Amino acid sequence: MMAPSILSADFARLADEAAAVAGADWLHVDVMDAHFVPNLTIGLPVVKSLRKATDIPLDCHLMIDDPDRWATGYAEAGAHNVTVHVEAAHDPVALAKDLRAAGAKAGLSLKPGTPLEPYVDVLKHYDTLLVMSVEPGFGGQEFMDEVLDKVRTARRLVDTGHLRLVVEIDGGINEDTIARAAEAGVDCFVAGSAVYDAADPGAALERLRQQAARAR
Ligand SMILES: O=C(CO)[C@H](O)[C@H](O)COP(=O)(O)O
Repeated sequence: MMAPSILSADFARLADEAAAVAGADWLHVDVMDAHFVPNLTIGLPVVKSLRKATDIPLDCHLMIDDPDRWATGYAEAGAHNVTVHVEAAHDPVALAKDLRAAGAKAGLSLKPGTPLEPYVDVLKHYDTLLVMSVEPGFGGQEFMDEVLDKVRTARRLVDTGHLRLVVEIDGGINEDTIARAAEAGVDCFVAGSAVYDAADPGAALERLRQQAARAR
């Protein structure tokens, strides 16, 4: 699965930028609050408008403090998938239940330095695990290979039936790195600059998809 990140798109032309990646499985929407991460992007009003502007399922990645308070609003706004950070959530199990009750899939994200093992029981309540392969906050950063061990662990837990979730990776995914992530067991690839900095974002997305498929 491919989830182009609109963080690298032209925010003044979001409907057109979504149309340019019409073959995407999910459209990844980075919500940043300038507290949990040192950057400020978009919030609920833009997600509501985007929902009307595209049929691609919205994959909202909340890089915000206090997601327990804000996340269900994104589900109610029509996001397909709402991902919160385990480092920010106060009660991630209750939050997953709230997100599902509000009609969304629940996603849990781990920063590069956050281990997976302490959260295996929590992840039983989630539909997606988003492994960050850069420090969250900005597009265009270098891929951190060291997170691939975490991906391999997640893949093993899914393949042995201990977890039932989509393994997603975010940060530094491009034509040099996607094969390594695919080999480690990623199901869904977020790519921002590698898609939207290309002359033809739709073609770039499909090239990445093919590279991932060849590597699996
Ligand atoms: O969550 C993010 C940053 O925090 C972005 O989704 C991610 O960095 C995508 O950008 P790129 O593919 O250019 O690394």
